[in-house]
Amino acid sequence: MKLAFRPQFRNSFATLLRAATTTFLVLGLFALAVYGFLSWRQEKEDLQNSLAIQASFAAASSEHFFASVSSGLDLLGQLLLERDVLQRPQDALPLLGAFRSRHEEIASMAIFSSDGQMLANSAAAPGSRLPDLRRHPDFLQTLRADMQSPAAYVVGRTQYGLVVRQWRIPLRHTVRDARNRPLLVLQASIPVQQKTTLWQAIPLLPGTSIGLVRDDGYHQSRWPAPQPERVYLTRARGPLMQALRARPAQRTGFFQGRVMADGRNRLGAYARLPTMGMTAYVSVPQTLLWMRWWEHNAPVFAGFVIYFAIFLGVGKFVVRREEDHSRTLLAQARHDPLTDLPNRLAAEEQLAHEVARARRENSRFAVLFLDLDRFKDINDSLGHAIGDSILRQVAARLQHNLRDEDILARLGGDEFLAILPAAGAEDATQAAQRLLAVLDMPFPVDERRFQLGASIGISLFPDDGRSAGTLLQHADAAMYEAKRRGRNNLVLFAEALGESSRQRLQLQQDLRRALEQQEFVLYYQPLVELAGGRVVGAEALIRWRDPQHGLRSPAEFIPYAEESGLILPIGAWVLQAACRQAQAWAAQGLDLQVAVNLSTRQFQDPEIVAKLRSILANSGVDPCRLELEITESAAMLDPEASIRTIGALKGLGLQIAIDDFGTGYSSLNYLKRIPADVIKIDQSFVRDLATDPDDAAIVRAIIGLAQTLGRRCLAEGIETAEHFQTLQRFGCDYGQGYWMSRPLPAAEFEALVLEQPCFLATGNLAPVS
Ligand SMILES: Nc1nc2c(ncn2[C@@H]2O[C@H](COP(=O)(O)O[C@H]3[C@@H](O)[C@H](n4cnc5c(=O)[nH]c(N)nc54)O[C@@H]3COP(=O)(O)O)[C@@H](O)[C@H]2O)c(=O)[nH]1
Repeated sequence: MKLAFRPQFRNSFATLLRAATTTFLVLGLFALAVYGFLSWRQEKEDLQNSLAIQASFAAASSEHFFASVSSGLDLLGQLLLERDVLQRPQDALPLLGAFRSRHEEIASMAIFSSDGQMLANSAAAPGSRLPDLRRHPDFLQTLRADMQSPAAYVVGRTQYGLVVRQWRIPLRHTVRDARNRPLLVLQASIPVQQKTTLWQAIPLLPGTSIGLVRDDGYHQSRWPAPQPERVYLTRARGPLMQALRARPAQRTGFFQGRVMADGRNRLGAYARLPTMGMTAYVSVPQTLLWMRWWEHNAPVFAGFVIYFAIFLGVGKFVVRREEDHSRTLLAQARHDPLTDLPNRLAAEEQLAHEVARARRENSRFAVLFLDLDRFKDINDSLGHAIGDSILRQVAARLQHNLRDEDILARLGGDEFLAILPAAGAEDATQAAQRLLAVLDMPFPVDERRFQLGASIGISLFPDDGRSAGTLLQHADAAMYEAKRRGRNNLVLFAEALGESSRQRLQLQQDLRRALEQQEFVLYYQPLVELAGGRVVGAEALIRWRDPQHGLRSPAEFIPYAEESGLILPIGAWVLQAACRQAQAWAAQGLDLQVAVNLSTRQFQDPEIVAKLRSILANSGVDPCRLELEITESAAMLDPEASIRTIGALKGLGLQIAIDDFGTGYSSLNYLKRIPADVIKIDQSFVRDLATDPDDAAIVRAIIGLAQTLGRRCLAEGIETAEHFQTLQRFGCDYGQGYWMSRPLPAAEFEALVLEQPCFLATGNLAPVS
């Protein structure tokens, strides 16, 4: 048989560990993110600093470069004038060539007349025609502007040189006459397409772009410049220009953004050359920043990942081991090692699971509560080894005769539970009959064979209950009914117990209402001193004034009150009412003791001593006027605990009587130690006192025992004068019974006591009052 056992598994340690790991992971990731952010900022700062240094260096080296190229132009101009190059331009060429040879960064040297005509160019082939740049208004405009400048030299806009046939910076020097009028212009053309021209000594990072930009937005130089037309003929409008315009007074600074020249996101720094109206800048692609950041931090991240992987691995390992361990413990806690079946705990869980499933699927199922007949006798008399062997065989037979989907469990002792999914009354009855048949067959153990049989109670979902607890309870109740009907029986809860259970539930509801509506009342039955025939006290006996059924006897409802737990509030009410009454009689001068029955549950209530202390205090009664009757069977349930509780109750000043004495199984050893004051002989021994010598002997023995132990003795159920006389003769101290009086309402009892009757059996065997 397959067992569909699926316990709800929750391991708090594993959950805690998982939560700790997750927290650690989250905190770790957070710390890593913070570290990443800070290290990124630091990396950017470092890179910007290095770019700033490079930009300042580029600015200084540019200034130095132009100054060095321009030095000597003044002298060259004077020499050219002396040679009258305006008239004989070809005489200029040797001087221009000599000057150029001293400056290898200069591609050509040219001379222009003050109206813009090119007179000579060192780069032009001898005899070739020189271009007439006067037709280029752009050229003329800049040339004229340069001639107006008072500076020793002017760096013009970078243009394409028609003679040198490359992009070049024109560095111009104007030669003037004595009245400062321009005579001619010397122009050195400096090519810009090589890094070495301006930035030779600057070590650059990969992807760097370095340049000089004029204040008017045109590039003077840029390296690299893959599309020079785009670089030199259009004004720059990118992040550098925005930064320069935003902070015009700032000599150095940074910029960041998309650069038009190559369309990349760049990070850069700049440094102005204020005297030249230019700015040197250096920029690198932003990806370089990422790369450098990653290069510097990859070991940290790798270390973190490895560390975390190890941590997670260890955590997972510990959690799994813990879960395995818990699962084993859980399985053991739900397993019956003797039969290898699920135990009660597992059965209850499975039943709850089955209820949930049936509700969800709107289906039905049956619960079979099975109890072996005669197993206890065999187990107790022949030993546990035989009992164990029989239980194992029972489990095997039951399993063998159930379907795969059925669930079988051992609840404990000789009780088993079967859950039959999807089974109705008929299926369940057939299955139960089959099980009864196989359990009726003898069980062989060693050389012997044992005949047992079983009783099965069946409850059905949803007809007999919609919760696991109710179904189990009802199957159990049906099983008891089956047992009551005799061996090898099965009973369906609905058939046998439905009505009585409904009545029981109704009674419990009515009792609750009775308590709320104060429908209970106390009757008092006199307790009589047998030697003198005087009333010395009363036993308080509860009655229920039921509006529907009239006065109801406690025998009808006390067992149900016990069963439902209502006996605790009902018992408390009885104690309060009896104490109030005892105090009222004492106040009237009536010297009476009131005895109250304490139910088993009340006696076992851990709060009983405290509750009584409070009731006594509230009523103001002298504790010695209250006697508690505790049945012998209740006292003997846990004798050691009873000795302690009775001792504590006596400590409050109360009197204690052992009720129904003779009907339980008192150990004389315990009886000796229980500090009771009175022993009440059960009325079953008194009833046939006159006719049954055995009962008479028992009564005598109990009276003798009480006297030996120094206890007083009270006989209940005195219905005749013979009873009275015999008990008097036996030396019994007190008596109670219909012959003296039935239980009476308080007022009638009081009237009786005030009459001061003397219950002594006379010659005609009637009580005398
Ligand atoms: N826990 C509590 N139990 C209580 C309380 N009140 C009563 N009871 C118990 O209910 C049982 C039935 O009680 P009741 O019907 O009141 O019967 C008592 C007497 O009326 C009856 N008795 C007394 N004399 C005679 C007699 O001569 N013949 C005869 N056939 N019956 C007689 O005996 C009952 C008292 O018994 P006991 O308590 O053992 O002294 C009964 O068990 C009560 O204990 C309550 O408040 N709480």
